[in-house]
Amino acid sequence: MPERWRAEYGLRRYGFHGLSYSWALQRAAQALGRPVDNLQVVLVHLGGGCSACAVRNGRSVDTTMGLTPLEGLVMSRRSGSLDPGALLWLQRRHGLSTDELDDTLHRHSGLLGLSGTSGDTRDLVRAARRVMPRPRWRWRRSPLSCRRGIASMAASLDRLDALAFTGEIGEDQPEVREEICSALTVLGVRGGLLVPELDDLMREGLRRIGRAGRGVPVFVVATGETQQIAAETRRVLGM
Ligand SMILES: Nc1ncnc2c1ncn2[C@@H]1O[C@H](COP(=O)(O)OP(=O)(O)O)[C@@H](O)[C@H]1O
Ligand SMILES: CC(=O)OP(=O)(O)O
Ligand SMILES: [Mg+2]
Repeated sequence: MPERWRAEYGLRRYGFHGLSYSWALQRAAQALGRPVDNLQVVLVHLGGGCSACAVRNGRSVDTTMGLTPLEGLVMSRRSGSLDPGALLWLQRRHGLSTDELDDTLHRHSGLLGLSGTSGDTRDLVRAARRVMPRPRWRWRRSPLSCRRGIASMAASLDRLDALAFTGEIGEDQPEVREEICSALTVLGVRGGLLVPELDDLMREGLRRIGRAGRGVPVFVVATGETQQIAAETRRVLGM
């Protein structure tokens, strides 16, 4: 973008899910037994909104969401990234209004748009199981977009010390985690992940799901946005 857009309109990559990432980073560092200021990790928040974030030495250095939470990974009902030229073409060639684009990209796209039936991974995994013994992903573009996001975040790092999933899908949809990790060997990430009981994860807050000695350590972190707000509030109040 030209400088004028940044200066006059204040356009910037804002990024989202920071509370979730702060929480997940601390938990992953504890699990690895290493200080955050010497860690290079990719964190992935998969919920209704989905994003990935590269953390270098305790600081976020890149993230997939942009000025708005519409950019990046395929989400439940949000499209994620698409060719900006397609939007211009839809407006010019088919006369779509700003409101129509806004509504469609925020509420009728993503997994819902791809599947045509549901934006909820639980429905889609169940439906895929019914069709074939091994889940068939009509909506394969969602884990694919997540792999692309993780790989593009890794490009901002020198090495990948760990990969951590959080958010409701990250926590409780093992089929999605497996689909992502089993095809990320290019980053040294391996599939064959363990599937912890949700009760154990919630009680302990974090579980290592990558098998020992098999590639980059992979974790699941119980989503901690509310705990992070509480921790930061206590810090501000000096409690
Ligand atoms: N046990 C579960 N409970 C709720 N949502 C789940 C569960 N397992 C998977 N999901 C997925 O997580 C999505 C909601 O994620 P969540 O983090 O609650 O949303 P948001 O990011 O909007 O706060 C649902 O759309 C569904 O696809
Ligand atoms: C920013 C964002 O997408 O939030 P949520 O995951 O809660 O939808
Ligand atoms: Mg959320």
